[in-house]
Amino acid sequence: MLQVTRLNQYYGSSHTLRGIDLTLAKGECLALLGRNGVGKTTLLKCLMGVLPAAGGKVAFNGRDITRLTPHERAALGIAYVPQGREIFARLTVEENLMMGMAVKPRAKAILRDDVFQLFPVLKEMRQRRGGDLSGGQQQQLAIARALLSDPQLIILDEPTEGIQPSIIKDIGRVIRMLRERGDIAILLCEQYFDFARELADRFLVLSRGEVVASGAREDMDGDRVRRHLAV
Ligand SMILES: Nc1ncnc2c1ncn2[C@@H]1O[C@H](COP(=O)(O)OP(=O)(O)OP(=O)(O)O)[C@@H](O)[C@H]1O
Repeated sequence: MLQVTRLNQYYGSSHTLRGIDLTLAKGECLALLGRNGVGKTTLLKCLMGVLPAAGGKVAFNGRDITRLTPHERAALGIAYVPQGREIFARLTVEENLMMGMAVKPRAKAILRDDVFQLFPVLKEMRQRRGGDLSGGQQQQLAIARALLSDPQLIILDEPTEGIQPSIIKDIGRVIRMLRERGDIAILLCEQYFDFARELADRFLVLSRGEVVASGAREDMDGDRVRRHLAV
């Protein structure tokens, strides 16, 4: 579904992504791991088109999307939940969710009910303003909004960051359910190793803009991986 080939990116003279290769198949969850500042968010932004790639190729369902805008990528079925969530603080929960539906207006009611089932708290709070929600509730809202675009690929940037344990469990449950559904690919960028290990089919570790380790979930515990994650 997603194929990234020799992706390169720079901030000024700093070479942030160095020839990244990755693939992700339908129904698969890939964990993207690595210490702070190794280039994880930059990679996700390049995949969504928020940042242009300086070199290399991003293909989605066999189509070269390297030069497409974020909006065009969203219309093709890629959803992105950025770090820090970026929900609309002044809009209600319901209005925030409608923004997700704007990508595929025909998806509508069924999807919305699905999402309320996944995140019952959002149904309870649908008239509240996004800015009045707790961090964990905002994270749930951001994921729900992304799901309402009916994506084939969902990209999650550190969904557990700064979130209390009970909500982390809820978010994990939703990601597991999406994975078990088998019709969506999940790219999960995480610092919280145990959370990623529980959910991912495969992993990939970045260090200084390069892929330094990758493999199946069973290999995640090895020293080879831990060495690149320890602070
Ligand atoms: N807009 C920017 N301009 C210049 N340098 C940047 C910019 N954004 C990030 N960087 C630098 O690029 C490198 C990679 O940053 P990036 O945010 O992709 O890392 P990360 O692995 O996602 O880290 P974190 O987990 O802290 O978000 C870091 O050294 C960072 O300081």
